[in-house]
Amino acid sequence: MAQKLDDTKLLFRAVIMGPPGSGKGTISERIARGFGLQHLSSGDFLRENIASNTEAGVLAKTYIEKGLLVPDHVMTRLLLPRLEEMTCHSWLLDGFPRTLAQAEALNSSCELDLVISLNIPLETLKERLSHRWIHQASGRVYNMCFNPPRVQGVDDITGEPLIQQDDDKPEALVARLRHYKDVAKPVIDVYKAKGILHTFSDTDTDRIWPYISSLLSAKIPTDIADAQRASTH
Ligand SMILES: Nc1ncnc2c1ncn2[C@H]1C[C@H](O)[C@@H](COP(=O)(O)OP(=O)(O)OP(=O)(O)O)O1
Ligand SMILES: Nc1nc2c(ncn2[C@@H]2O[C@H](COP(=O)(O)OP(=O)(O)O)[C@@H](O)[C@H]2O)c(=O)[nH]1
Repeated sequence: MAQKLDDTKLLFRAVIMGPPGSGKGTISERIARGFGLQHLSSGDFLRENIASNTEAGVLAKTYIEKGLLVPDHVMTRLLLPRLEEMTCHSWLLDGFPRTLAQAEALNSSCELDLVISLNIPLETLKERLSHRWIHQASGRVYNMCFNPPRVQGVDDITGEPLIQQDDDKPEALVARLRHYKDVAKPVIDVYKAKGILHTFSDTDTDRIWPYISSLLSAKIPTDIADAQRASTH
């Protein structure tokens, strides 16, 4: 159940998991908009730290440039203080935890209410990522079929060019997915054992979304959603 902070404030904490291309970012945005949860993306947070040259950002960059995961102790040192600042907010974490060590660290700092796991067929992931274009500085994501930019090849907000990441190419994707499965399995098992895991399988985000939306409507008391929406607008 949602954690009670004081007599008036209830908080809701959720995690979204899934392989690259499964729609975590897309669904997180809809949840943030629809339910007022603060969307915290580990990838966006790393990019912000890299852009502002923080000590952790400089260190993280050396791993990301090689296509590696950032070590657990660097991730937890970055993310957990950020979560501790959010004591009055309901949030949705996207991209963290990725490993069992990260899940254990998160577990010792807060209690989660819900974990959403996206289980999307490999062929769908390959197809989506081959059409994924991003605005590198902000991490804004487009898909040339599903949510194309207003002007082909440029970011809607800044007008800067979009790029396609090397590791979104099909050859790199198979290895990434294998790695995701190996690392995520024990994390998923932990949340399953806690009884907070909800798995969604389909080829289309628009078909999954109504189920996620009704789950959240049932789990998030209306007063939390209203209060969070009011504080984020
Ligand atoms: N929890 C984490 N642990 C370790 N490294 C991380 C974590 N989150 C992000 N990173 C690193 C490795 C990623 O390649 C990089 C960018 O993350 P992210 O934006 O989530 O993109 P991604 O390409 O790995 O995944 P996705 O396609 O699922 O969004 O940052
Ligand atoms: N064709 C199609 N593309 C989708 C769908 N859902 C998300 N996408 C796109 O697929 C890509 C991966 O989605 P994203 O939310 O970035 O997934 P993440 O890597 O898990 O965060 C992006 O380009 C999205 O715009 C869908 O249902 N159909």
